[in-house]
Amino acid sequence: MRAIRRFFRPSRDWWRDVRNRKLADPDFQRSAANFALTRPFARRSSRRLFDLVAGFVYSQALTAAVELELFTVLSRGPRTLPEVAVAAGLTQDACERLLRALQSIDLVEIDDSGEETTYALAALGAALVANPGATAMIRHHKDLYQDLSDPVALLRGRHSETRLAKLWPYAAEAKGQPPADANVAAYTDLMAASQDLVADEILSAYDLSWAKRMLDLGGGDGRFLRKVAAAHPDIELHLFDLPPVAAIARERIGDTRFGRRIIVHEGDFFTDLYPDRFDLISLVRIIHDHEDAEAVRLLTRARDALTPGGVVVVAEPMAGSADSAAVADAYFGFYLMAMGRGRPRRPSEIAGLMNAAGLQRVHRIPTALPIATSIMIGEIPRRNVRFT
Ligand SMILES: CC(C)=CCC/C(C)=C/CC/C(C)=C/C=C/C(C)=C/C=C/C=C(C)/C=C/C=C(C)/C=C/C=C(C)/C=C/CC(C)(C)O
Ligand SMILES: C[S@@+](CC[C@H](N)C(=O)[O-])C[C@H]1O[C@@H](n2cnc3c(N)ncnc32)[C@H](O)[C@@H]1O
Repeated sequence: MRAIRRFFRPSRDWWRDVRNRKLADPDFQRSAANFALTRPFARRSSRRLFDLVAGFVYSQALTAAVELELFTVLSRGPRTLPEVAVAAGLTQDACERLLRALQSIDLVEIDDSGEETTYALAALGAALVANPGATAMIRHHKDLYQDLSDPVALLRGRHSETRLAKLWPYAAEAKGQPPADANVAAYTDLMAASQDLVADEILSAYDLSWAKRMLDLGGGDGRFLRKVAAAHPDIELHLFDLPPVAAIARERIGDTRFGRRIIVHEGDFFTDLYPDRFDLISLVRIIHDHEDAEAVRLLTRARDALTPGGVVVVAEPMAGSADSAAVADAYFGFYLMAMGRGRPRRPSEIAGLMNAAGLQRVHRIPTALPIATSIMIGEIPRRNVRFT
């Protein structure tokens, strides 16, 4: 009976098996490339596979362009080859090689319709210019790629000496307090540079105007809270971070018009008392730094610091959609492995942690750019109200 059912409705495994045997056959690949109906599929798959093979080289062309500030030069308008070469300090030959590489990956446009060939930003190049955070990350990737030069060694657990473990001392130390010689300003600057996209996404996806007192746990230099302050003049704002980071936050916030509105507290969010109770507590790019048990501990402490009816917001890149899977599972999965602690999670996994921490009505808030962040919300009931 099973065999008959399988004959009429083959299982997924059966289909996959047939497909994979075909695709792994060089003769089939050749004939698929030559046959008009299957050619588009063959071209697309071979291009996609080539991109996976060559991705590092594309990244290096991008890195060269960022380091030579080519995008800044071209953002002022189209330029000729000699002009770009002089600005970049390259020979014309080397500069043309780079510009052609950048054209092939949609960062630069080459216009040879006039008397002299000119070079301008293409669509992705223009989007990059508007994203200083992405540029900071490209520069930082020198360290990441160095650490990833032996990915198998990392997967086997040899990540104590990585550059990222040095950059993120709280991850390597696993006890919150960074060593005295740690350069916390370096990671705080990096986070601040990539914070705008995340903050804008949170503010446009989730209306927090109802809140009266908000605490941002692990709030870095306060860039997120400054944006909240600008958008919501009536919320009382508190930031909590490790002492050296809190010192940077105090200095940077103090220099702005929000000096009096954002109160900075220092301490270890795993062990120290939180300054008060709040109706909104945010954890932005925090949970993915921690293993499950620590994450539940932190979320439980956040829940305990809520006033009745209060809300915990978790915002960070999460897997779980076609757009965000590679960002979360491939990029952050390997990034955090090099850092030495933490893991990216799907929204359902974050929901599991939030539920384990006693938060209720846990749900996802859709965001426009999951590449920047996804958002999960959990609440505690108002007094005398039970959520079902
Ligand atoms: C062009 C035509 C004809 C049509 C197009 C139509 C159209 C709608 C165009 C859209 C144009 C547009 C609005 C483009 C927008 C582009 C954007 C917003 C691009 C954004 C790119 C952002 C990037 C690449 C961000 C990269 C961020 C990285 C790599 C962040 C890394 C963060 C890390 C490592 C954090 C670490 C924290 C830790 C340690 C894990 O806790
Ligand atoms: C990945 S950064 C995120 C910063 C900021 N929320 C953002 O999205 O840009 C993590 C932050 O958590 C802070 N942090 C890490 N461990 C901590 C601890 N045990 N107590 C307090 N803050 C901590 C770090 O100093 C850092 O500012």
